[in-house]
Amino acid sequence: MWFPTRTMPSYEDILSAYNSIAASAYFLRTIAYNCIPETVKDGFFLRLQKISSSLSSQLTVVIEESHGLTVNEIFHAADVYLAEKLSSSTLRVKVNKPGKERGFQMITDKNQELFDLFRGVKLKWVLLSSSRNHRLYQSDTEYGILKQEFCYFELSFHKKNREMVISSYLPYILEKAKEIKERKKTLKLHTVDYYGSDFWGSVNLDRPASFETMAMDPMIKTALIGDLDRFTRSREFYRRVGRAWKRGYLLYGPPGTGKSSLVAAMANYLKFDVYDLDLKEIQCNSDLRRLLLGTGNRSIIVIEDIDTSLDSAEGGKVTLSGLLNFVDGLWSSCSDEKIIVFTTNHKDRIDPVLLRPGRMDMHLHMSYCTFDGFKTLASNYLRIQYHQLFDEIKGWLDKVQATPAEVAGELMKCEDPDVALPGLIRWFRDKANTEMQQGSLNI
Ligand SMILES: Nc1ncnc2c1ncn2[C@@H]1O[C@H](COP(=O)(O)OP(=O)(O)OP(=O)(O)O)[C@@H](O)[C@H]1O
Repeated sequence: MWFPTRTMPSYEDILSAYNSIAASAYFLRTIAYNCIPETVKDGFFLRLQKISSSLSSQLTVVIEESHGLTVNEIFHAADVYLAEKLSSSTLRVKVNKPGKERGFQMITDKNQELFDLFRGVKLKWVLLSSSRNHRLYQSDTEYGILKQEFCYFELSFHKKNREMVISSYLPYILEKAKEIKERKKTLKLHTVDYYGSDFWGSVNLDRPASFETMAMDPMIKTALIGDLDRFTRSREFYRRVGRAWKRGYLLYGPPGTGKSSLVAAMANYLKFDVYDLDLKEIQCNSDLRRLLLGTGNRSIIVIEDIDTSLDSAEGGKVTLSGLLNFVDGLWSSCSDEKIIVFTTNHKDRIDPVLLRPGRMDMHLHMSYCTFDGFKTLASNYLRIQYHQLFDEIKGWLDKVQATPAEVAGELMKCEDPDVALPGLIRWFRDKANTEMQQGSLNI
């Protein structure tokens, strides 16, 4: 189409026309605000808003930080979700370093527009804040004003997508935020400060073991991972059959075979916190109850050396029946997604009550180092899958009982396989000699 140059408005003309319309609208609005009597003002502006929103194709959803005293879950989920959406084109971001966390957190700053695309629909997010004044009464007539800031998100999109946003996009954000939090979660190890607060305190579980680094029977490892997967997926099942959503594992084997490491690997896999309970330090069953009730959901409670830490005589100390009654009873009914692990070096010394079918869901034997276990350790510590000395080491492992902790200790002495592996063979030879002298080994 052709326009005569004289009739086509220039960019500057359009801009100046827009500016004068906007200025006039603002001017008229201000005059209206000042001239309209208070009694009709609210109704007038409400109507004005209705007219302007009926002309607009956009819908804006306001998501406040909290609703009364309750936290607004979708606000916090959006905060987490949008932090992942910050792109290189975002002009302002906020950086946080929570005391106990390792890394920095990048979060959305106020007044920044962020765009998201969901099922082909464009959605615009802006974080805003506002303040409210609260009257703080000192007496009937005197009061002070407390100014309180609160944040909210404005989510804007085309009106026709309203249903989709409410029924699909917001639930998607809740789900995604949960996933992100799980991924970023720093695992915590909780222990009781028995000589101070007498309650749980926590430290970060830095570099916890993982199933990949565990030197253990591959079949046991696979069975355990499968069991954990089934457990975490079974919320509905436990609800339907009316059973507490908890699982119990008994880990047994000689010292240094990786029982504690396995607990850390389970926690790492599930992203559960660990609560380490030392029954020897607990004075009575009611203390035990208080501590168990203080553990969070999605956690693993470990009670190590169960054979030595329980007072079988009912002398006021923690008793096995006290422990089991509580674990199976009240505690079960008021907590969700908990794992309880008992460890022992001597399964034969455990009270048979604990071994009764249905009590501990899985009994896992942690054995001396096998050749498969050795290969895992060699891969972890020396980054090798094969070496010419492997066959000789296999022969020693068949003859001498060595724990994974002992083998790992030797491999850690040098990063060079040509030094570390002969060192391990010397260690086997020494151990075999000592055991032969003591009469416990016949070669
Ligand atoms: N099966 C294993 N796989 C990998 N590393 C292991 C294994 N067992 C032991 N280790 C190494 O040895 C160290 C000590 O092992 P760990 O404390 O887990 O053994 P434990 O069986 O719990 O011993 P204890 O019965 O004395 O508490 C671990 O930090 C880990 O480095």
